[in-house]
Amino acid sequence: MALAISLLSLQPRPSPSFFTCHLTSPSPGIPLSPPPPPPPPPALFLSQDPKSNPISSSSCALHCPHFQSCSGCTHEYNLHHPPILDEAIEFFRSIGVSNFTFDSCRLWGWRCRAKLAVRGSSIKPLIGLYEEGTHNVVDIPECKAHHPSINAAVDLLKQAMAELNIMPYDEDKGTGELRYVQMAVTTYNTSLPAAERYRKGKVQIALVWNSRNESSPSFGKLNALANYMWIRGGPKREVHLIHSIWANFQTSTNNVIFGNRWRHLLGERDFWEHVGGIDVSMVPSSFGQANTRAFDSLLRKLQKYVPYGASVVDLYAGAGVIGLSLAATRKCRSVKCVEVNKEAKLSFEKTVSRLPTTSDCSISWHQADTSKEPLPWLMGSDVVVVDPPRKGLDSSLLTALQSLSSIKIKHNLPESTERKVKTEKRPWILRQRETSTHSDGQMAQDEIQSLPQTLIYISCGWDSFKEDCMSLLSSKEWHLDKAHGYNFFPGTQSVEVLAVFKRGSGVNIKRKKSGKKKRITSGAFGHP
Ligand SMILES: C[S@@+](CC[C@H](N)C(=O)[O-])C[C@H]1O[C@@H](n2cnc3c(N)ncnc32)[C@H](O)[C@@H]1O
Repeated sequence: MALAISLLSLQPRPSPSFFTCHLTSPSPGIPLSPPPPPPPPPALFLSQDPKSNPISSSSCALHCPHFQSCSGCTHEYNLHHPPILDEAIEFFRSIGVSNFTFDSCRLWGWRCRAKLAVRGSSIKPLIGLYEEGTHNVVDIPECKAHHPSINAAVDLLKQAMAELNIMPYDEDKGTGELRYVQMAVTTYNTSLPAAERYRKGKVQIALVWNSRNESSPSFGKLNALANYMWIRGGPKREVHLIHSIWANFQTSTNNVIFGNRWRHLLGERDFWEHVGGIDVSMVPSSFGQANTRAFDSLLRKLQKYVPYGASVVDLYAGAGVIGLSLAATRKCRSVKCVEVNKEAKLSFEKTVSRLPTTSDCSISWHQADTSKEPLPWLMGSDVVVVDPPRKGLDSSLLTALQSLSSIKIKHNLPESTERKVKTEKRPWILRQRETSTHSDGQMAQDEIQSLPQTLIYISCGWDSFKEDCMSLLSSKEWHLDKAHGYNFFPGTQSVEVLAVFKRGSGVNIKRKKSGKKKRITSGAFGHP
């Protein structure tokens, strides 16, 4: 997500409404949705040579009325081929990865999670993103990036605000009632035929209310707002648009969107999506990927790089979706998820509750800062998965990854590592292998002495990825084996990267590869 949206952490807003290149049509039943964009081009999955793609730029254009004013999208044409893609192809080629693939994913209506500022007046609310470099909110009712259910829910919210005289927040004065709204779409409804699930997605609405808590005088108005929307978009309507409504209370004058206090108001409390082969629970307070379908594609590719029975550590794990998807699909021996935001734990726990019970995997979630003493997290794992924020890896983690061999040679844990492993308080361990000696805060000795042989890096920040990648390669500790790109944010100058590094400089492997047709990097997943 390449856009500087002032001080606020609203996501950038790539493009249009709702059809992918897969020729789905708009839901006839969803009220208030924008008119359909021009017919989309045929399915487009570039998997061989991204440069040779034959789709014309006009057929993959944004066609969004907000493009000039909204800061969300930076590119109007060639949504299937972000300009940065050429640079990515060249970068990977220059470091020896010639079979880089790119999945252009769904080009319109892909955004299933949006945080929108609410400004203006009750009669004419503006609900959208900041204009670049300002705090002026641009109303984007026909955003082509949004899942159409989001646009429909925004429309309903505006009606409710006008009817009930709900005042939008005024940043200068600190007055008003509704500050932001987060809309998240679930496309997981097993009572619908699979082909209809995406377009009939339902919206979890989180209203960020300018008061301290439920006992504030304006709470009655908040309830009225929620009820208004529920009556018109809830389960009793022909088109069930709204999944649930939450309140978040925030009075701070800074630019942080959410306060710490949440309250579930209406609808189902649990919100499920299905990605990477598992049911995933998401609470409104934790990180969730905006592009559900693209994330699913990435996860399915990622799974192929993790051997059955591997021991995995998932760093920057959020609610552990990646780690848990691997636990279920790769029958991992153990999966440790490490995440700094404690809010993600609840979603993690719920997701675990729906994992297949056949899985015999030790699964744990740890609230921890990866930048502080990262080494203990790496030790004992065959595969390290990192999915950092846009700024890339914390330097301490990068250093630890660059110097694994020196630790291996010592065959001893550094004192601080040993201490940390032994004193960690109550990691959240869910399941244990019967044979494991692994218990709260202690790792089995065999795990302690093993070191990762595969590093899977998922990046949403191209510039930081390039730097981290070069640092890893220059250490000769890792070589890059495979790289894939995903169009997570069509219309922006961004590419999501899935990069697979293997231990060692890769020189010998490459030499052997050129001699034989196919070679499996032997021992790649074994312990050193
Ligand atoms: C790009 S998100 C990935 C989340 C998760 N892998 C997913 O796909 O749902 C990055 C995550 O890293 C977490 N994070 C950021 N800095 C961290 C740190 N120093 N230590 C641990 N987690 C961190 C954030 O809270 C966020 O959940």
